[in-house]
Amino acid sequence: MDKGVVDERNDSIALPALGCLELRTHPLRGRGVFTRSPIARGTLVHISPVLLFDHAEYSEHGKHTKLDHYTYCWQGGFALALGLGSMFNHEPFGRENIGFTRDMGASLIKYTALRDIATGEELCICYGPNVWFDVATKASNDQEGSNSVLEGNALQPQTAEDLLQCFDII
Ligand SMILES: C[S@@+](CC[C@H](N)C(=O)[O-])C[C@H]1O[C@@H](n2cnc3c(N)ncnc32)[C@H](O)[C@@H]1O
Repeated sequence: MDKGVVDERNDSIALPALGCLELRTHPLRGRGVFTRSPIARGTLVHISPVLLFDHAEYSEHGKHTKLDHYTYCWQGGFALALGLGSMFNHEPFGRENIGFTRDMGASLIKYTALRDIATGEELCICYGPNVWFDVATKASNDQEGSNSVLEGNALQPQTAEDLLQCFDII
């Protein structure tokens, strides 16, 4: 599979797309990304171009809207991941099956399988330690995304700075 790197000769960026991904809706977690085929560890599963907001624009506008539940910390402000990047739900650290890296130069986020992922599994990233919602975790090997359980979570709603904490996992 193409690595999704910037081709410096013509400034184009290859955007490999896995045809096996689909969106499903869960009553507790909302929409999420699932796979219809097995995915091998290390596979580049998605690349999201991002829409950047500088700190001033974000604090004046973005953080007062639903955007605040979707944006990633970014150099100089915040970024909305386009494509499927905003659809990955959260699993607590160590339970996520997708890692991501921010390519600040190319304004992209790359999502990679951290382990082998089975048909029917939900693809989840870890947003970091401080989340703003009650976490419904996946039951192990949840095939339909229907076995989620609500974890007791006393976390208060957090500021945008806490959203999708700034550590890259892979
Ligand atoms: C980046 S969006 C992910 C897509 C979202 N599920 C949707 O339908 O638009 C983040 C939001 O998804 C929900 N979410 C993500 N992971 C969750 C989880 N483990 N448990 C409960 N809600 C979750 C929360 O409402 C959170 O604000």
